[in-house]
Amino acid sequence: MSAFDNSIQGLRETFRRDQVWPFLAPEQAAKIDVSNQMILYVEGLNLSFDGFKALNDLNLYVNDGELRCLIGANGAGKTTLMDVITGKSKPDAGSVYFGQTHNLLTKDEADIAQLGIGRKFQKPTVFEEQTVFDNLELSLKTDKRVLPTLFANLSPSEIDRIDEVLAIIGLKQQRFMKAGALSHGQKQWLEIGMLLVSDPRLLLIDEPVAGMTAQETERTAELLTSLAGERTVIVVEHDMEFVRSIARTVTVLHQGSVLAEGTMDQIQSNKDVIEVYLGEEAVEA
Ligand SMILES: Nc1ncnc2c1ncn2[C@@H]1O[C@H](COP(=O)(O)OP(=O)(O)OP(=O)(O)O)[C@@H](O)[C@H]1O
Repeated sequence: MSAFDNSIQGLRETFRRDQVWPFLAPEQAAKIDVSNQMILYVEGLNLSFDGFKALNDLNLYVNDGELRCLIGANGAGKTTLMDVITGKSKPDAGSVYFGQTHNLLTKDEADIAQLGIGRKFQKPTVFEEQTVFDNLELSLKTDKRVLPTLFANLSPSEIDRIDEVLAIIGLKQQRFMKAGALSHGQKQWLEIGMLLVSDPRLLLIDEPVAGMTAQETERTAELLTSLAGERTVIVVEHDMEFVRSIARTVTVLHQGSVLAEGTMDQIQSNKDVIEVYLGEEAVEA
């Protein structure tokens, strides 16, 4: 073969239509080793702010596919714990593993998100001027595991994924509506959908039903319950009725440590929990 033929062959090889450049190829979803049925291991976590122990030798284990509720009085350390899991804060001591092999304390926020941990803050932060569909599309395109082609058209599989998510969050009919026109509850569901497009393994959700109507709260309970199983969901919530409606296991934090863990019935009859958190409310219930 001549040098010319060689270079033509080389060019053909280079521009083959099925060629996928490594830097454009979607990154493989990270392998999370849950062979022990556990997805999150938090051990001996300590974090002090100016000598004040926000996390105090905290241990927490969450099973793969679980829907776990985290409760505790203001200042108990719930947000700080979420901050550590998602890489926003680094603890003074302790360890946090995602599956058996991923040490989250060695990773930054972007790496942790890419591993499949999604976080939803209390207030919805959707793009109000964009449609529901566009909000989901934008999330999909800022997911580093998907082709980084912000200006390219969506592929059929990406459109399918968005349709799937629209069905899960119950906003199929609102797909072309501006997000700003949605109700508060619908905005919260859209934001959950924005996490779901990148198919996370663990979702951390902060006070999802604050400010929702009774009907929206009920729908949110159904949504979160349906998300567990395939994914693991940790919900921080103060609304005890809501917690009772969704939780199988409840963890109570107090002064940066786990005070109690169990079913809602066990928690509501636990003397320590009644004393420091539930108070009169539980006794009356
Ligand atoms: N960056 C910080 N600097 C100083 N103190 C902090 C900081 N972050 C949290 N704290 C303190 O740590 C404690 C735990 O706070 P955290 O926000 O984790 O509690 P929480 O359980 O999430 O409470 P809430 O239900 O009110 O959100 C609080 O006393 C808080 O004031």
